[in-house]
Amino acid sequence: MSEQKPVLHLKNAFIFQQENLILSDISLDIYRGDFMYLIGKTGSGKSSLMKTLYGDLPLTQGEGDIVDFDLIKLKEKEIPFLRRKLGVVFQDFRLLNDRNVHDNLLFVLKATGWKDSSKCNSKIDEVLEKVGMKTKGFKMPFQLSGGEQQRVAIARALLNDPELILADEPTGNLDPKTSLEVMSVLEEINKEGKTILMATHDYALILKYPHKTIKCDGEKVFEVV
Ligand SMILES: Nc1ncnc2c1ncn2[C@@H]1O[C@H](COP(=O)(O)OP(=O)(O)OP(=O)(O)O)[C@@H](O)[C@H]1O
Repeated sequence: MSEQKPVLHLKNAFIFQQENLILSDISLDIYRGDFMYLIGKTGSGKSSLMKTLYGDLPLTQGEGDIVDFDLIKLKEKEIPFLRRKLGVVFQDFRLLNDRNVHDNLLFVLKATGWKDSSKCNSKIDEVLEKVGMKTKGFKMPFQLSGGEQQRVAIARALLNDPELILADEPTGNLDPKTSLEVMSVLEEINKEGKTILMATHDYALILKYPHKTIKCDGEKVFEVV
């Protein structure tokens, strides 16, 4: 047994979309430095679980602790503070198309309380460097390939040094080669110590980069080997 406190702890948690039960009696622990996959067919509840973890769906039954927030007691006004300790990456990148890469990242820093411009600029350089995009800060999102946009979205997720990265099908819109490139970025970030939970359909990635894997199936979540 590890004596370390998990970054994410669910115990006997039940997940609903409105009144519909989606996942029942989930127990799950993720520890600092883990890389875990979440798999399951379309409609099995992966996104519902992810949404519960970043405060988009309320947890109403069971226990849920994530980066020191109690999901059962989570109040609307605490959600931005929860999100600051998480890095969330989506399938569809969600960059702001009216501003360049640098300003996309600056927007997040300003919105999360950063004031000093030189600190902002060096943080932006640091995260863009991590994802191999340091020279692309001046580009508009629509001038980038899907893989490049996802790298920027990963850089954005790293800005506030999150305790846990939740990636919901981050390679879902990318071709196989680009998926592997984006995955290698996530691998690097994990090797540097970041904790990652990644929902995916992509078995080729799982075979190439094996990690502990949990599966949503028939309202249950269980570990697969
Ligand atoms: N906003 C919503 N309101 C009601 N039901 C929803 C809502 N979003 C999802 N559901 C239902 O919850 C179930 C789980 O959906 P969810 O999106 O979590 O699955 P998923 O495993 O992420 O699927 P996919 O791989 O297609 O993204 C589905 O039956 C879906 O119809």
